[in-house]
Amino acid sequence: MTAAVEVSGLTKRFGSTTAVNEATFTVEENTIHGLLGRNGAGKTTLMQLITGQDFATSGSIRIFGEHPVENSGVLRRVCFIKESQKYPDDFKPKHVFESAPWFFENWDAELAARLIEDFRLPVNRRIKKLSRGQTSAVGVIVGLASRAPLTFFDEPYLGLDAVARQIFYDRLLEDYAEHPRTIILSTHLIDEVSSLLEHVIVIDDGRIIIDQDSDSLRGSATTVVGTGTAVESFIAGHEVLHLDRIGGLASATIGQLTPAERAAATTAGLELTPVSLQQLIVRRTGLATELEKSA
Ligand SMILES: Nc1ncnc2c1ncn2[C@@H]1O[C@H](COP(=O)(O)OP(=O)(O)OP(=O)(O)O)[C@@H](O)[C@H]1O
Repeated sequence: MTAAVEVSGLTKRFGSTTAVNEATFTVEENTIHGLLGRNGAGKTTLMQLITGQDFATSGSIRIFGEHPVENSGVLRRVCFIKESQKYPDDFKPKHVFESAPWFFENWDAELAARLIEDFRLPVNRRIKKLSRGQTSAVGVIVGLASRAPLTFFDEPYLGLDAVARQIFYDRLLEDYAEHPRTIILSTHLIDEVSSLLEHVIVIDDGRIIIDQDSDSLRGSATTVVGTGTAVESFIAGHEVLHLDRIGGLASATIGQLTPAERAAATTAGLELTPVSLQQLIVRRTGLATELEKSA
């Protein structure tokens, strides 16, 4: 099977800033990937490079096995939805949806019509006059109804309210189940989307620090809570991602535990709780930053 995206040693420098630093990863076809990371980590730059909108300083990119830059055959299969999308001044949403089939051969007008209703989008109002959430809805509708084999959503829902975001997640999953394709979603709302994501790529300061399927990532850390002495003796020798002490109590987020270690923790009177994807990523990216500082 050809991978949807293959990136190797990809680097992008802007003057003295290295926005993407030797990134290497593969995105298998027909998966939903989360591209996560802190502000300025390099997510947008990475997506711009992959979609051929910017040139890499070094490294290689293949989309469906081909080089994307100025390759219309490949780029026709790609849809990139970004928050800062610019439209011509007098454009209304209906103009966007009318022209979409020229760019996307799988465009589904019925799905677009349903989403317009779901999002209560005024299609005859100029995009310039739309609210922030309504403008985001235009992009989300294009991204879903395009049914492009490779779809990128870069923070697609800034301004969408909680109801509209839930509609986006529900429609995305429904449509993906019927029309599998490869979706790469960049977001800061990690817990909100975590149930959608099959695979997670975390970028920190331009480097890929996690590239793992979501289930194994979720199982890769646990929080241990108990008395300070019991926690400290239990975590000795473990990878400690985070440690908090409050009075005589302590809470530690540590790496994966074996069943025997879990049993020992319970015997020692410690409470074990799973770590959410968001907590885990906050801990790991925080840790990467700390390590960098101390290097
Ligand atoms: N055109 C540019 N010129 C100079 N520096 C840039 C340029 N584009 C991005 N950068 C820098 O590259 C780094 C990565 O930026 P990027 O926009 O890719 O981050 P991001 O992960 O998408 O951030 P956010 O979550 O805040 O949107 C940042 O330090 C940014 O300031």
